[in-house]
Amino acid sequence: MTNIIEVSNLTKQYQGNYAIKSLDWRVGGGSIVGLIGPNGAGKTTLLRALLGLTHSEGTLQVMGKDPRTERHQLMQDVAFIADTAVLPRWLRVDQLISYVEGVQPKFDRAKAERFLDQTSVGPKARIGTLSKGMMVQLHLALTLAVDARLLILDEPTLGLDILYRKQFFDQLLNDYFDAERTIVISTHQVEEVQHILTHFVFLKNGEMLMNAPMTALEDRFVEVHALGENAALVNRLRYFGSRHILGGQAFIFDSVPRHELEQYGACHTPAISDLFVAAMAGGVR
Ligand SMILES: Nc1ncnc2c1ncn2[C@@H]1O[C@H](COP(=O)(O)OP(=O)(O)OP(=O)(O)O)[C@@H](O)[C@H]1O
Repeated sequence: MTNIIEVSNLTKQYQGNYAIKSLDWRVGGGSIVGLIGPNGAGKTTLLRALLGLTHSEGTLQVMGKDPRTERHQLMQDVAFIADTAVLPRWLRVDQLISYVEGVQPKFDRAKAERFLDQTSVGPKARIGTLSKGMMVQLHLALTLAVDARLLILDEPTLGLDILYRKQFFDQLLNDYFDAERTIVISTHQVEEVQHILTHFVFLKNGEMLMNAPMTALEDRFVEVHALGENAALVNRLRYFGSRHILGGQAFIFDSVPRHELEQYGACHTPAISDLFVAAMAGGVR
């Protein structure tokens, strides 16, 4: 599998503070990577660096090109969601579609219209009269209709209701994604996106705490629900994270065989959100 993104020692500072710090990262073609981190973790900065929208230091290759010097060529093969506030409010939806069709050779008008048919955004509506969520729906429909090898989405479903969020992720997986494409998606809504991801990255304070395939959740981590006195016993072991549950504590272990833990309580594969919280709290103790 060829790498679509190759980053090494990538660093970005704002006024002496690190927004991203010495990142090493590879993304193989045909993957859907979730970039997950708390506010201020550096997600947007990293995505902007990949798009050549911000100055950064270190080695950076996106589809074999350096976005800082070859942005124009790179953008032929990349689609991304910028801030929806950039949509021209005075145009009608159909006029905007015609405009995008004129400037973006890889734009498929019929596809955009099909995506929009599933929303309440009408073709004759003036963009300025759309609600915030409808504006995002329009923006997503335009972006998904671009035949790009790399799709970069920064919090794409912010401001959308849960019904549309689910629909969007389904469309992304079923109508957009194929083995020729790669998607990098930053989000806070970990649970909603996890079923479409092939890989996840946890980012905190500009550093990568974890970068793993989704299969690692099942292969590497085990969560044991220790009730009553068992909780005290498990507390003495070397675990990755813990949280209180009714009548006891849930502990997440990294690379400990499940059969060694079953004596303490029921064992499960942890939810990615619980693993994320444990990683943010510092991981192994
Ligand atoms: N233009 C800027 N000038 C100064 N500091 C900035 C600028 N942009 C980002 N930062 C800082 O860089 C760090 C990373 O910000 P970034 O926006 O990349 O985080 P994020 O993970 O996308 O956060 P959020 O989830 O809140 O959008 C933060 O400390 C932020 O204050």
